Amino acid sequence: MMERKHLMVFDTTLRDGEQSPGCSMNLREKLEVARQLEKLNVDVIEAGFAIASPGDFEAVRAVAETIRNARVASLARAVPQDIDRAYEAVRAAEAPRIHTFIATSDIHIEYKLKSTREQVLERAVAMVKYAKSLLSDVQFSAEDATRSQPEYLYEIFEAVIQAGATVINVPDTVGYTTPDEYYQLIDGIRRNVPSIDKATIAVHCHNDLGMAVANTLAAVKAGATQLECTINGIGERAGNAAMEEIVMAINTRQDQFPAKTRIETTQLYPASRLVSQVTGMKVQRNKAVVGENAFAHESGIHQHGVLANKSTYEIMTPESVGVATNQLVLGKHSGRHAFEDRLKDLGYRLEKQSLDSVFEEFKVLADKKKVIYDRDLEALVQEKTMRMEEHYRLKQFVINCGNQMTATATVRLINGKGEMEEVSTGSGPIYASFGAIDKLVGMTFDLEDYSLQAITEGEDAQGEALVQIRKEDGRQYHGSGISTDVIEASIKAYLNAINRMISDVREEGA
Ligand SMILES: CC(=O)SCCNC(=O)CCNC(=O)[C@H](O)C(C)(C)COP(=O)(O)OP(=O)(O)OC[C@H]1O[C@@H](n2cnc3c(N)ncnc32)[C@H](O)[C@@H]1OP(=O)(O)O
Ligand SMILES: CC(C)C(=O)C(=O)O
Repeated sequence: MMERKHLMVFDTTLRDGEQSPGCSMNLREKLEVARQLEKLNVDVIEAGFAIASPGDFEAVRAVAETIRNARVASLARAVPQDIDRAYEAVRAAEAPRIHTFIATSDIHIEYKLKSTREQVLERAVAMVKYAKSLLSDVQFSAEDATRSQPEYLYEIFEAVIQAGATVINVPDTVGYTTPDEYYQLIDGIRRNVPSIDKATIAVHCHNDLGMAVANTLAAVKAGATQLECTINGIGERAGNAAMEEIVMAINTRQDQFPAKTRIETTQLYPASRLVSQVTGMKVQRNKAVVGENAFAHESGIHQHGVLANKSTYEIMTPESVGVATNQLVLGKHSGRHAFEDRLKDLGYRLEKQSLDSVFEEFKVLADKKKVIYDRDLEALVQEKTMRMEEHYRLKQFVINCGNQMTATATVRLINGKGEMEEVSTGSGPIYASFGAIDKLVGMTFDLEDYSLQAITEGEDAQGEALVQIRKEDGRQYHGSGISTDVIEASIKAYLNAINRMISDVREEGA
C-alpha cells in the first residue's frame, strides 16, 4: 500500500485567532490553549506577533519555553526590529520558527506599503536572509497572494527559497479566492518555482465568502502540505479556516484526500470548548463537527434511520471528535477516585492542589444538581483552572424583583482590601446587579453583548453567561461565568470581564 502523504497542521488560534475583535487572551489563557494544541498534536503553534506588545512578547516566550512537541512560531513584518523581537521570543523553543511576511498584491504595495514590486522583493529576500542568520526555520508569507500577479509570486517565492526560506505561504488574506482558482494558483507555484522542492507549500485561508475550508482542501489536492487554521475558525473579520473541519474532512474523505495529519481528533471538541470559553466567542449550534447540533437527530425519519444503523445519518462518530456520548457520570456520592478517573477520560490531568479544589466545587455543585454530566465537569475544570487573577470576587447577592416592580440588587464583593457592598435598581435583576457592581468598582461600562446558554440538559442545568463590555476609552473586554443560577452566572461573567480589564491596565502600566 502507498504511504499516505503527511499534512502539517499549523495552528494560528493564538495569533490570527486572537485578531478577532474582543477575543484577546491573557498569558495564562494562551498557555492553556497552547497545551491543548500540544495534546491535539499540531505540528506548528503560531503563538503570537512578538513585536505587537510586551504582553504578546511574553506570551510567545512562555509558549516557546513550555511546549516541547510542536514548533513554535512568531509572526514578524519584513523589518529587522520585528525579526529580532520574534527571535528573542521563540529562541527557547525546542523547534523555533520565525514567520516573516510582506504583501505582494499591487493594491497593498501601492496604497499600504507605498513601495514597488522590486523593493518588496528586495526587502523579502533581505529579511529572510536576516532571519536565517538567527535560526534555521524561516517561513515567508506573501500577504494577499490571491490578489497578486502569479508571475510575480513565482519570482518572489523562488528568490526567498534561494535566500533560505523553509516554508512559503500563499495566504488568501481577504477570503477572496474560490476552490478552482486556488487550486490553479498552488499548482502554478509548484510548476513555475524552480526550487519549490526545497520548501514546504503552506496555505492560509480566510472565510469572508465562507470558502476558507473548501479553498484549503482544494490546495491540498494541488500539493500544499502545511495547512494553516484556527480552532472554531476564529480569526480576523469572518475568521480563518477551522481546524476541526479541515481535519475531519481529510479523515472522513480518504477517497478524496489520501493523506493524513497527526491530529488527535478526540481532542477537537475539548479544544473547541476551551477556546470558546477563553475568548468569549460562542460556537454556533449548527457549526460543523463541534456545534451542539452536529450529532443531534431531531426528525423522525432520521431518528428511525440512526436507531437502525448510525451510518445512515452519521458520517463520523461523536466519540471520534471527543464528544462524550456517555453523558451521565457522577453524583454527590461519588468519590475522589471516580472523579479523577472521569477527568482523565475527558483529557484533564490536574495537579493535586487543582484537583482538590475542583473536587470541592464538584461536591457543591452535586448538592445543587441531581446528575453531573461531562459538560458540567468540563465547565468546572475550565472555570477553576482558567480563572485569571480575581481582583474582585463575588461573595453574595440578594435580588428583589417581580413583574410589577423595579428590580433591586444588593451585591457583596471581596477584593484585596476586604468586603464591600452596594445596592442598585434596574429594569431587571441582571441589569440591577451590574449597576451595583459598577458602583463598587467605581466605573461604568457599556454592555455590548450578553448571552446565556444552558450547557447541560435538565431543569437544573448549568447556565453559561457570556458578556462583552466596553470601557469609556472604547476598549472591549469579554467575560464568562457558569452557575446553576443564571443571575450568579451573569454576575460572574461581568466580574470576569472587569478583572480582565484591570489585569490588562496593570500589564500595560508595568
Ligand atoms: C494579514 C495579517 O493578519 S497581518 C497581521 C496583522 N496583525 C496585527 O497587525 C496585530 C499587531 N499589530 C500591531 O501591534 C501594530 O500594527 C504593529 C506593532 C505591528 C505596528 O504598529 P505601528 O508601528 O504603530 O504601525 P501601524 O500598525 O500603524 O502601521 C503599519 C506599518 O507597518 C508597515 N507594514 C505593514 N506590513 C508590513 C510588512 N509585512 N513588512 C514591513 N512593513 C509592513 C506599514 O506600511 C506601516 O508602515 P508606516 O508606519 O511606515 O506607514
Ligand atoms: C500574515 C499572513 C499569513 C496572514 O495572516 C494573512 O495573510 O491573512
